Amino acid sequence: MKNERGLLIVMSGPSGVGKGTVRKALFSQPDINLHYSVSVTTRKPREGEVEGVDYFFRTREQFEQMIRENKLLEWAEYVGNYYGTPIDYVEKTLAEGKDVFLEIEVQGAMKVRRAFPEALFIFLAPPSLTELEKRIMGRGTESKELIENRLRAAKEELEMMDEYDYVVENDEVELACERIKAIVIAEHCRRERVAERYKRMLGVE
Ligand SMILES: Nc1nc2c(ncn2[C@@H]2O[C@H](COP(=O)(O)OP(=O)(O)O)[C@@H](O)[C@H]2O)c(=O)[nH]1
Ligand SMILES: Nc1ncnc2c1ncn2[C@@H]1O[C@H](COP(=O)(O)OP(=O)(O)O)[C@@H](O)[C@H]1O
Repeated sequence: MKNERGLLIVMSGPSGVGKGTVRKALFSQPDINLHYSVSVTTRKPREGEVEGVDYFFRTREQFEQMIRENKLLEWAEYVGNYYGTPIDYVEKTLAEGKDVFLEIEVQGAMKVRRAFPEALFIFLAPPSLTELEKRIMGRGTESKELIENRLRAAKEELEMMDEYDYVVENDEVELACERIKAIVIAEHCRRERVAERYKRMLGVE
């Protein structure tokens, strides 16, 4: 029998590894059937970021109220700002049998694992630390101090990759997308237990 609920996919990785780039490339593909959960943050919007598309941008007071009202599946503080996953969207979309994709940092991912042990956890890794530094600086969206804080956080995050089901290297964006798609397809095959369905049809247990 097909699983009725959708699959929850969680992707993490250090700042600057290319999570946003890979996620956007993945979602721009026509055959993709994933639903992105837009997070809430107290971080200021970067140039070009759109409310409700990239994030829901909120004040600290508004965010703290969402925590109190249990509106977040998980939340974490990352380099001085709050980030959290609205619970309603995730619950509703999974209940409709659709796959949900979260792009969140590692502390939040570990909280999701406690709430949804059946979720699929993917860690996006850089080809090297030098390349990671190059990418984070090349993006040019943060001051020198913020870049240093993010690099420090990145090293801590890299230590968590063993906690994930899969580590995907982001050497080339297209390749990283293909790997993620392959993992999701394989996970569906595993969960749908096609072999068990055939055994039932054939009357063998
Ligand atoms: N725990 C948690 N982390 C989040 C959420 N949304 C985004 N993040 C993570 O917060 C970190 C900082 O995000 P952001 O400021 O957009 O910077 P960037 O990912 O380095 O471009 C990243 O690791 C995101 O994956 C969320 O809802 N919950
Ligand atoms: N595979 C890749 N090869 C080279 N540069 C990349 C690759 N993936 C992402 N980048 C670049 O690295 C920088 C950080 O990417 P971004 O998606 O903002 O990372 P994150 O969301 O993980 O912080 C951007 O300038 C992006 O264009």
